[in-house]
Amino acid sequence: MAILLGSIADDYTGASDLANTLTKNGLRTVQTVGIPDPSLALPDVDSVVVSLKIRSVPASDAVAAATSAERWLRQRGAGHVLYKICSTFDSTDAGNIGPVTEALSEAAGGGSVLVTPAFPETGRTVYLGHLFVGGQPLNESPLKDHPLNPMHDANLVRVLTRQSRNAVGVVDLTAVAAGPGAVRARLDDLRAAGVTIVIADAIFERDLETLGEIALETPVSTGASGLGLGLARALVRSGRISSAGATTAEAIRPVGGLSAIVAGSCSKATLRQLDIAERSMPVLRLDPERLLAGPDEIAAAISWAGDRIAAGPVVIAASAAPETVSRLQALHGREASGHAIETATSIITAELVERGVRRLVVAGGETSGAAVDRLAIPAFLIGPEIAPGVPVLRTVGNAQGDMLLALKSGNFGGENFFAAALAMMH
Ligand SMILES: Nc1ncnc2c1ncn2[C@@H]1O[C@H](COP(=O)(O)OP(=O)(O)O)[C@@H](O)[C@H]1O
Ligand SMILES: O=C(O)[C@@H](O)C(=O)COP(=O)(O)O
Repeated sequence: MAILLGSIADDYTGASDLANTLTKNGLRTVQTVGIPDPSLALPDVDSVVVSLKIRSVPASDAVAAATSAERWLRQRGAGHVLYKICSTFDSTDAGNIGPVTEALSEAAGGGSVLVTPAFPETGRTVYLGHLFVGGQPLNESPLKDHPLNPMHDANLVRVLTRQSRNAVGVVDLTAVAAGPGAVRARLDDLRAAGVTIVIADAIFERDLETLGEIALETPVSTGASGLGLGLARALVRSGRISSAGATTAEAIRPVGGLSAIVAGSCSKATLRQLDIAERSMPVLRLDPERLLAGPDEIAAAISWAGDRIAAGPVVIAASAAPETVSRLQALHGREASGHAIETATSIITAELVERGVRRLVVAGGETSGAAVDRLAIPAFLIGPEIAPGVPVLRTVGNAQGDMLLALKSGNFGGENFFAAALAMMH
């Protein structure tokens, strides 16, 4: 299997978001969980998205995992590697966007690296190096209250400079709107001045098409699904995709079994989706204090689900509003409480699968990563889109048999997302 595009995603929901975008734009794509075991039979595809859980780990661990994945992708023919980051630039001053971008670039021999989290379909735009989320500057958006990485600066040049060894520049919208020639010229000027890591403005998909074309001339880029769209469309335009395009029908053959939703995202969108789900499904709100105190809350949740799940989908959520999250973090620490809750929700998820759940929705990136790791799912085929950034996934090589999943980024999906997802999974 020789691939044209390799991607490394810094979390699993982000990987499925990117795989969805690549599929929708004509690339046959498979999502692997880490570097797959050589014995895993993968389908013949144009692109592979390797999912890693490296967004909120020490930078040195993120660099080691990403550079191994890069080597694996290059060995399979990838001429370009996209490092998929969050469209909200979810990171800290310690990384990991800067360190991983620099390491991947060095591994590929250096040169200019375009960086853009723009994803217009979900309201993420970049102008003069500043990120806007749904029309609000990043630091005024709900991301200012993210439980793990609260984002307090919309100026991505500053944000990336703080986490990089090298200087960071901008290709502004004037150059991007003028087309590939103008972007190329701007990158040449910056490179002559010693600047190779470059934040790129993008507001419309046509901007990302221009950036995708230029990125393909380089070995590495860093961005969200919008840059994936640009790369996929540029590859299709180049005539290098020999297949008739990507299809998603195979991925949603029915799997039967029971269905459940597990939520650990505390984003505004997920909190609203849980409120709406309460009108049509049993919803258990976990007590985070009790979750941290010991295994009783987990056992109680499994017993609660066991009494109800045969009758229809159940929802189990750790999610809480920012004030409640802050209180818990003040008592137990930010990382410790996040990690403990992820572990708890992943155990609950595995117990539900043990009891026959085969159709599963998980809300939250870190939450999804912990759950998929505990289930030891090796890879996914990409099914149809439920909402922008969220496809139905079908497991490949799963020990429990075929399952359908939706890994929802906390911020994505309309208010009826949970019912809409399950309506597409049979
Ligand atoms: N009630 C809570 N209090 C504190 N942290 C929580 C609570 N519920 C969930 N968390 C943690 O918040 C984090 C949410 O991150 P994530 O799952 O990536 O969601 P998102 O996709 O919205 O970023 C996880 O580490 C999760 O364990
Ligand atoms: O790019 C995006 O916004 C998503 O693909 C993504 O990475 C979201 O991360 P989580 O909200 O942590 O799931």
